[in-house]
Parts: sequence; structure tokens; C-alpha cells
Amino acid sequence: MLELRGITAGYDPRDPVVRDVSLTVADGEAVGLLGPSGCGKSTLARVAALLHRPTAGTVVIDGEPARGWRHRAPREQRTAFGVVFQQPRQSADPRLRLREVIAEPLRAAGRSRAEAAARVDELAAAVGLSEELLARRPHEVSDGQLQRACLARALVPRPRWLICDEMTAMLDASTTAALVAVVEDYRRESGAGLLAVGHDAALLDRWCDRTIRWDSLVPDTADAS
Ligand SMILES: Nc1ncnc2c1ncn2[C@@H]1O[C@H](COP(=O)(O)OP(=O)(O)OP(=O)(O)O)[C@@H](O)[C@H]1O
Repeated sequence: MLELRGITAGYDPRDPVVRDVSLTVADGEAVGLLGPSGCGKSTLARVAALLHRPTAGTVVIDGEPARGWRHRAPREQRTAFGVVFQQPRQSADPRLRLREVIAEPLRAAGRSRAEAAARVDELAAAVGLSEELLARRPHEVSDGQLQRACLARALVPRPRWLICDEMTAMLDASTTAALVAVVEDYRRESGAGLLAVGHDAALLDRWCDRTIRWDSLVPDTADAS
């Protein structure tokens, strides 16, 4: 189970963007988090993936509280998460070929070139990237193709939890459907849980077991509206 308990987080400790928010994703569950632009969904998603340290509250992963954030998180907790962001161009090194973008986590973990190549081939096939596209750099592919590579990269460590932060916001309907299908295939095979953040209610309702409205997490906001 992935638990966010009483999370307060933001960029200015005197004025946090997320205040005392709690939510839970059960093993294998797909939870959608729906809210308007700027409410703090991405910030909460980054906290959930141990990428942003909250000012208060805890993330509990399978019963164990997070033991660090970002590079200070222990490897087994960090690699429990696969994260896909809205803007693939901000999360892919422009100097790398897509093959290397996908292989990054394996290289960082010191895996052999041969092992990395085999895993990249397997994931490239799953996300629908041809050999020819794998040889290109980010500026030579479309947003959808780059996002496919970023999704493949997120799946490399075989994460127990996927955090998809507006993964399909800038993609057309067919690429959206293809990427959602890849996530669902992976979840079926691995039993991974999912937190999908977005503002497309129809998509989240179709995709997820349940969808949480941001307002319901932040009672003060609901009272004020
Ligand atoms: N690095 C940062 N430094 C300072 N403020 C930030 C930073 N990142 C986000 N913010 C602010 O925090 C608030 C919440 O941002 P966040 O990205 O979490 O919202 P969101 O709900 O995901 O929005 P969107 O749907 O537009 O992506 C916004 O007011 C934003 O301007």
C-alpha cells in the first residue's frame, strides 16, 4: 500500500501549496487525482514519488516510512516508483538517443550494456518505438514518441508504483489510448499500483478504479467555493 499521510508541501514554507493532504493507493489499485490547473497536484505527485520533500507528513511505502527524498532516498524505495511527467522534453536529456534515454536507470544502477540493451528492446516493443526511432535524439521525434520513451524509462526498474503526472495532457487521442494501454498491460502483468494525476475527468474515470477530486482532499477549498 502507498500512503500519503498529512502531507504539507510547497516551495515557500510560509505558504505551502498542499496542506495536510492524505490519500492511499492500495496494492494494484489505480487511483485518479483530478483537479484544476495550479492546485498542487504535481507537487503532491512528486512528494508521492519521493522527488519532493514535504514540510510535514509522511509517505509510507508498503508499511515503511520514506527514508529520504530525491537522491537521498534509499535505492529500493526510489526504484519502487516509475514516474512519467507531462512534459517529456523537460525530463529527457536532449543529448541522448532514445535508446539511451530508456536505458538511463539501468546504466545508473551499473547494469551491463548487454542487459540494458535487452531490456530496452523489450520495452521499446511494448511502447511501440521502432529501431529507427530509438536511434534518434529528442529533438528529432514528436512529443508522443518522446513520451513513449519516457514511459519505457519509467518501467525499466519494474516499479511497484506508477505515478503518471498528466502523462497524456499534450498528446492526441490515439497516442493517449496507446500509452494508457501500455500502463495497463504493465499493471496487469506486475500488479503495480497507479496514481494518475490529471484534469481530464472522462479519461481518469475510464482509466482508474476510483477518482479523487482535489476539493475532497482539501476541505477548506470546498467550503470556500
Ligand atoms: N518550482 C516551483 N517553485 C515555486 N512555485 C512552484 C514551483 N512549482 C510549482 N509552483 C507553484 O505551486 C502551485 C502548484 O503547482 P503544481 O504544479 O503542483 O499544480 P498542478 O495542480 O499540478 O497544476 P497543473 O495542472 O497546471 O500542472 C502553483 O501555484 C505553482 O505556480
